[in-house]
Parts: sequence; structure tokens; C-alpha cells
Amino acid sequence: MTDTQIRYVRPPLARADLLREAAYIDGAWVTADTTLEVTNPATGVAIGTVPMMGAAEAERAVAAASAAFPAWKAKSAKERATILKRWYALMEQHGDDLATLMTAEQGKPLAEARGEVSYAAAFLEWFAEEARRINGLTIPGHAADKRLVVVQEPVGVVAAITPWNFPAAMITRKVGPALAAGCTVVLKPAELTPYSALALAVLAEEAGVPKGVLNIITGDAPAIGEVLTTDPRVAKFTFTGSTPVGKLLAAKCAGTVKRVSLELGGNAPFIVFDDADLDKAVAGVIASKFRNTGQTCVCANRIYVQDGIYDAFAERLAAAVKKLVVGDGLAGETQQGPLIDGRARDKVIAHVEDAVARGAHLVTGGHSLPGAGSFFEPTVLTAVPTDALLCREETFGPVAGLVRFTTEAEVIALANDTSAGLAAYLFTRDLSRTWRVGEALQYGMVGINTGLISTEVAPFGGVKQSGIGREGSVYGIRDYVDTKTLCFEIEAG
Ligand SMILES: NC(=O)C1=CN([C@@H]2O[C@H](COP(=O)(O)OP(=O)(O)OC[C@H]3O[C@@H](n4cnc5c(N)ncnc54)[C@H](OP(=O)(O)O)[C@@H]3O)[C@@H](O)[C@H]2O)C=CC1
Ligand SMILES: O=C(O)CCCC(=O)O
Repeated sequence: MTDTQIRYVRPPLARADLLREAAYIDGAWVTADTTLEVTNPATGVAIGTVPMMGAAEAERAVAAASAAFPAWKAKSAKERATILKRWYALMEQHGDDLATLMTAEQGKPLAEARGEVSYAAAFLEWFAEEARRINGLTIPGHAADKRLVVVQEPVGVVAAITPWNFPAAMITRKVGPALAAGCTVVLKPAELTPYSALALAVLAEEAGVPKGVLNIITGDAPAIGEVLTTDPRVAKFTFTGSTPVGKLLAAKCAGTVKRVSLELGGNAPFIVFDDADLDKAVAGVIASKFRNTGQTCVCANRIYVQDGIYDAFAERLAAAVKKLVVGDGLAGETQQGPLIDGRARDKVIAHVEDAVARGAHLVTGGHSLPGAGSFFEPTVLTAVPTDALLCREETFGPVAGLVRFTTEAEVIALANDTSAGLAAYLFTRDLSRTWRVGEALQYGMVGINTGLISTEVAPFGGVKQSGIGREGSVYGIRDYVDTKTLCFEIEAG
């Protein structure tokens, strides 16, 4: 056995070459003198390394994307769509391997990882279809000799920075529309989950994505980010991650007036009215709050339950949460994997301790689990005060905090009392109330009698400080095109 085999525990893959320990620049796999280790959060054991790159490699990647842009833009929409469809098919074909890799580096249960692979692939399929519908407009001329035509052109080189919680879907949701529109891309994935991104590059290459069209670099986030947000060759910057980092990077983009899309943190209210179907509402909380062990920006963060059903709801929710199986995501029965790292677990602990110190009651869970993995028990708290951290900040963990409310007006005010505006949920059988409350909630997305709102066909994005722009759907391509007006003057015959 070699040193590497002893030190690193590789996930079992049918195609071992999907695990790449190199970055992908200008169609070549590139290593670096220094490396970063990638760790399995369920075991605390390293999987392998990726190159520690910085500004120089970021500049090379931008140069490659810039050089590749004219030829990629010049391809017909159908040619680009054909390549994207092949990439989609390869993702599905190797879906089990991609899921295993994702679970190993990110921790989510294997079934959830397989679901994310299909969700991620669906963005490639969807935007392959959209590539051929980036239609323009003709406008009646403003004078007898004038003709106006509007065309949509690719913005150019796109720089993308993505997070660890959805290591594949956050990539294809950006790269799919970018490539469909005719843009080229430089992507920096999260350092905690780079292998899913690099495996996608392996499949993109096999699908026929030409060299330079997609570049993936790993390493020093601030150094790479500095280039991606300031280099004048980059036309657009797209980011999913925390609100403070998003704000910082968006500010840097101002210097070269880049187009900016941001998908930032949420603080989702989940409202259960007296007339709700309780079983459905409990299932909704499990789906929304406990998806990816509570680590999504659309996870329910504050659960408002109306007086009349509060106690019954709390009891049923606690019973459902107690049944959740916690463990290594690679084990078949696991429903809740580890948190991404010790820092994430410390944040969850702090939120629970803060709520309890302010008078909340711990109904189930509430503790981290011993061992090398960053596990935290699925938790339910009742009587959470609205000034608790659990209500004020994104917890990003498996903690359901219940708050009692009495009137519709009161809960709308509570729900909107935040600078975030990504997702909200409401459960009621009253049709008029679904419209009233749905319209009153200041959020980019509202789930009505459902805890799952994500699909490639619907626009995803937030209002207020949760972001700018929309991903997925027919709207998702708009962030990757510039609108150009052609104004013709014609001579009389
Ligand atoms: N909207 C969402 O979906 C997400 C929200 N979050 C929220 O953020 C909290 C913290 O998570 P965290 O992982 O720290 O999120 P970050 O915002 O720090 O990370 C997201 C991405 O930004 C990169 N990044 C971080 N700092 C810089 C920088 N200065 N310049 C360029 N790129 C940078 C990261 O790189 P690297 O990994 O290499 O450091 C990663 O690729 C979570 O608890 C959650 O509340 C987190 C992830 C996703
Ligand atoms: O947490 C995120 O950043 C994105 C949520 C995943 C999704 O539902 O699309």
C-alpha cells in the first residue's frame, strides 16, 4: 500500500477517474505545488487533495475563457444545445458515482445526493432547450424610415463562485444558462466540496465542451475572488453563498461595472395556520427544515404555529423528528448526515443555547454527537422568543424552533421582520388566505402547502438582501445575455 492510499480514504466509484485532484484550465488538468485537503465530514478523514491556486491561475483561466468566447458564441444555438444535452446524459449515466462522491465530500445522505445529481443535470437539459429560444424582438420604427430590431447577445466571460451545500446543482444552475447563451465560464467551487465540480468538468469534456469554455480552479478564495471580481475581461459575476461575502464581492465588481447575480442567505418563515392539514404541515417541515441536514438557504428557519393547533403540531413534529436516522450518508438508512464542519456545528450549538437561555423549551435533540464527524441531533424547540438567534439569523442546521402566534396580521409582520427575503412557506386550507398571505410575504419564493419549492422550471432567487437575479426557468437565461438594439435607417425606394 502506498502512503497516499493509507492517508486518504477514497469513496468507492465505478469510474475512479471521476475523482480528480487537479484543476481544469483551458482544457487541461493542472496541478500545483501546494495542495488543500478535502475531508469527509462524516468521518473527519481526508479523501484527497486539490491544488492550492491563486491569482496567477485565476488570470490564466480568465484568459482561456476570454480566448474561447468568440468561437463558442459563434456556434449555433443548436450546436451548443447538443453539447449540453450530452453533458446532461453523462451526468445521469454516472449519477451513482457523482452521488457517492458528493456524499463523501459534503455529507448528505446518498439518496439525497442522487436526487441532487438529477436536479443538477436537469438544469443542463432545461437550458439546452432554452438555448434555442433566446429570442429577440422587432419594434415598430419611431419614424417612417426607421426599423428597430432587438437581439440578445451573450454577456461574455462569466465568473462563478459556488458554495458547499449543493456541490453540483449550484454549478449547473449557473453554467447551464451561461453556456446555453454562448458565454464562457471560470468557476471556483467551495474548498470543502471541489470534487463534485471537478467530476462535472470531466463529463463536460467528454460531452464535447471545447477547451477554455469551462474552467474550474480551486484554492485561495480571496486571491481568486479578487481576480474574478476585478478583471475587466470578466463581464459577469455570479455568486451563491453567505450574505457578507456576497456583499463584499459585489462591491468589488462595481469597479468594472460587471453584471452581478447573487443568491445569498435566507431566513425562511414557515407559517402553520389553525386550519392546516397537520400531517401535511409536519411533512412540509421535515422536507424543508431537515433537507440537507438543515443546510440550505431555503430551509425553514422560524416556524410560526397558530394558537389553536400549536400543542398538537409540536407533538407531531417532535415525534417525526425523533424518527430521523442520523449517520454517515454512505450508509443506506441515513436520513440526516453530518454538518459540513465543526464551525457549522458550533453555530448550531450557539443558536440552541441562545434560545434555551432566552426561555425556549427543548423537546427533542439539542446536542452534538461524539466522534470525529460533525453530527448534531435533529432538534425541536418550542416557545422560542422572536429575538432569539434562531429567529434572527440563518441557523443552517437541523433545528426546528417553534413560535406561537395568534392572528394573520401578527404573523405576516413577524415573517417580514428581516432583511432576508428568499423563501417563505405557509400551510392553510383557506384559499383566500393563501392569496392574501402569499402576496403579503416579502419573499422571492413562497411555498403554499408544500415544503419543497425547488425545480429547474421555476425561477429561484430572493428579494431584499437575499440577492439579485433569478436562476432556473425561462428567467434564468436573462442574467447571461445583454440586450442590443439595432436601429436601421432605410432609404425610400
Ligand atoms: N445561500 C446559500 O446557499 C449559502 C449560504 N451560506 C450561509 O453562509 C454561512 C457560512 O458559510 P460559508 O461556507 O462560510 O459561506 P461563504 O460565503 O464563505 O462561501 C461561499 C463561497 O464563497 C467563497 N468565498 C468565501 N470568501 C471569499 C472571498 N473573500 N473571496 C472570494 N470567494 C470567497 C467560498 O470559498 P471557499 O470555500 O474556498 O472558502 C465559497 O466558494 C452558512 O452558515 C450559511 O448561513 C453558506 C453557503 C451557501
Ligand atoms: O441553498 C442553496 O444555496 C440553494 C438551495 C438549493 C435549492 O433548493 O435549489
